[in-house]
Amino acid sequence: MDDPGEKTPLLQSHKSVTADDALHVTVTDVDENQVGVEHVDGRVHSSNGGIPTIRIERYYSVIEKTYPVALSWRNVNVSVKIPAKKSFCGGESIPAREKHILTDVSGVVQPGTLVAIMGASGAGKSTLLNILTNRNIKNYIYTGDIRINGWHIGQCIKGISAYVQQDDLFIGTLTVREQLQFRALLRMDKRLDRSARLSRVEAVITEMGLIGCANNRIGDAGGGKKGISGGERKRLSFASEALTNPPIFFCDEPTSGLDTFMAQSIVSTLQKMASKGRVILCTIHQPSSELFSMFDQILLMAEGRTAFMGTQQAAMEFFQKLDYPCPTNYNPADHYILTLAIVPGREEECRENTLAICNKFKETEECVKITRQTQELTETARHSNSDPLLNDLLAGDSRYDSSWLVQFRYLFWRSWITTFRDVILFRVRILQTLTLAIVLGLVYLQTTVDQKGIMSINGAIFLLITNTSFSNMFAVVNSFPLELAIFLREYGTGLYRVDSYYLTKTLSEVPLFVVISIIFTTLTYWMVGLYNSWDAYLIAVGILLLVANVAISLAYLISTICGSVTLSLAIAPPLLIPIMLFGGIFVNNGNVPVYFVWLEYLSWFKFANEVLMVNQWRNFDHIPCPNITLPLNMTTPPSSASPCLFRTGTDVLEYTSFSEDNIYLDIGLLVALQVGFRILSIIALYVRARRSKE
Ligand SMILES: Nc1ncnc2c1ncn2[C@@H]1O[C@H](COP(=O)(O)OP(=O)(O)OP(=O)(O)O)[C@@H](O)[C@H]1O
Repeated sequence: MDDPGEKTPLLQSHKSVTADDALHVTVTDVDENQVGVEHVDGRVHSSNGGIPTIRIERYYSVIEKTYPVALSWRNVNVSVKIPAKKSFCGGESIPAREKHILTDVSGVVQPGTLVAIMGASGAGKSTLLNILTNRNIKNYIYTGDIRINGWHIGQCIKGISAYVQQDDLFIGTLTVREQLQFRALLRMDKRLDRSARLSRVEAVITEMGLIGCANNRIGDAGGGKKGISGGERKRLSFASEALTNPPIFFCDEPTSGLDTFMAQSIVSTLQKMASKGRVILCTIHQPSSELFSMFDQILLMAEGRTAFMGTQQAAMEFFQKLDYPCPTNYNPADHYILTLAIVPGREEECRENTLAICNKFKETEECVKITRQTQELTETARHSNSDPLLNDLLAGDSRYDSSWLVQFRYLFWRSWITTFRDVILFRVRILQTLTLAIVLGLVYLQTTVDQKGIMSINGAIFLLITNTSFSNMFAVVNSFPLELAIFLREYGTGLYRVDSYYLTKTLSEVPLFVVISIIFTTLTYWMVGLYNSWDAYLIAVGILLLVANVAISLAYLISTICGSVTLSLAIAPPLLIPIMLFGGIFVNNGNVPVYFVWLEYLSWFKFANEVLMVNQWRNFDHIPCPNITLPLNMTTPPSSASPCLFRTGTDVLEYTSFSEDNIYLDIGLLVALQVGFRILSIIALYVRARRSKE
């Protein structure tokens, strides 16, 4: 065992379980290149003298050796079209133009190399990373030749590389272990069975230094319990990608926002990964001298060009020769960035200097080496018919696609946890429902069915519909757009399909919205004193469940189209108000202007209101009228003096233009609206997902 930390990762965790015991384990020799799990018998000598035999799973290093690949790019040019800007208030109009972002950028990275991409802000680092990873490129016009081992593989680079982005997106309610298990079960090589995948997760946890927080929630757990730290989040991002053992890693600012110690631990993990044959490219801002020295090569960019690419020693000599020597005790990284920066006020001069440095680099041995190595790789590829190991890697991409059922199973598990583990949100929603129901119930408490009470009862029915619609709609609008970003990233990495995600998300939420709707309807219904019959009550519950579902479906549609909470919150109310307006309480359905009749067909408020009103009033054969004291000479009151507008429930329905004949149509339209909004929202999700992949 040359590296005990790497070869026996789980022993420590077993030890902590049996703190009082001595642990004796027999370990056989392991081939580091193999992937898999080996079971080794070990013995725990318990303090009471018994010798229980345990089985210890023995893991191979997760930082496995990988098939070595060399990445090369030649003459990469990128530009974007900037649309014309019309002037307002007499200013100057700017015509449409093409902006050059990268100019003739070339480079090569051999297997086992950790490269830092550096440059001032706007130098083109992220654009280069996007082009190399073939991601987020839909706005670019680009040319250039990007190859793996001399082969042009185009989009397939996504299948053999990992892109660890600057912002780590995780479902905060999961623990670190659960997050990795979820990815392992969906993303890892199909040929590995469940136990091998879970074992691999344990190995990754240990090797990425996540053992201390493996069972902690990623996000804040409430009650003052903080989520994992920034460094742990970053390591979790690497761990999530390391599960599939890709030979190329692209990292966008992996150390930003971390303290020196955390940043060093991240880069040393990257060093370790590179030492096993990987190509690792990181954009990095202001590394400390120690951090900077950990990189094998640096790629300096300025004004969209390559200012230097090579070893640190060669960089020192290059800048020295150009009369830009790095002062003693000065951080070389800072020196290079400052030398290549465009200083405000001296833009022209700085641009000239930078261009001169970039041109000088073309004459160096380093630049010649890049061209030579790129040509050699291309030549080798040209002379061989194919690259069997690269083919295997690329073929492996399809192996990672798990079946629809597997996706459904684990997505459902995750959605379920997400919905029910957020105890605070869960409690708040229940409390909110109880409070609203009680307030509403107290306002309309046991309303008497008489001429005055009719208006109150109708109002209470409409408020039942309004509250059910608003509360369910805004619960989704406030949360779904936040999860959308995670969905888009995971979908982009091929973790699962749109339909499996949407279905599991919808199904896992059903119990919560059903419970909340039932609590609200039950309390309000009986407190207000609506029609006293179990049948009528059950119909009310059923209709309000339908209303909740329609509102949720529309909320999914709005959230998916808008993509952010802010925009969704801005769009939802103006959409909801007209739909509510035609619900039959603010405008009598007999008086809707012709040009707005179509809006009635979108108003679930109207359909639900009609059913609930019929449910309430159809069985009232007699509504009491107030006693009228007649003058002595009169035996019956004149019709104009009668304060008795409604003598039966049917009168109420007629007055509000609702009819019992329509209730099946209303229920059908409620179902149709729900299905329609669901179909539209899944189409919107498909479109968004496909666009984000371009
Ligand atoms: N889609 C785009 N449309 C217009 N300009 C763009 C686009 N993408 C990048 N640019 C411009 O190209 C230049 C390089 O951008 P890039 O994001 O690659 O720089 P960077 O070196 O990564 O900067 P930073 O370190 O600040 O992230 C910048 O001036 C940027 O404004």
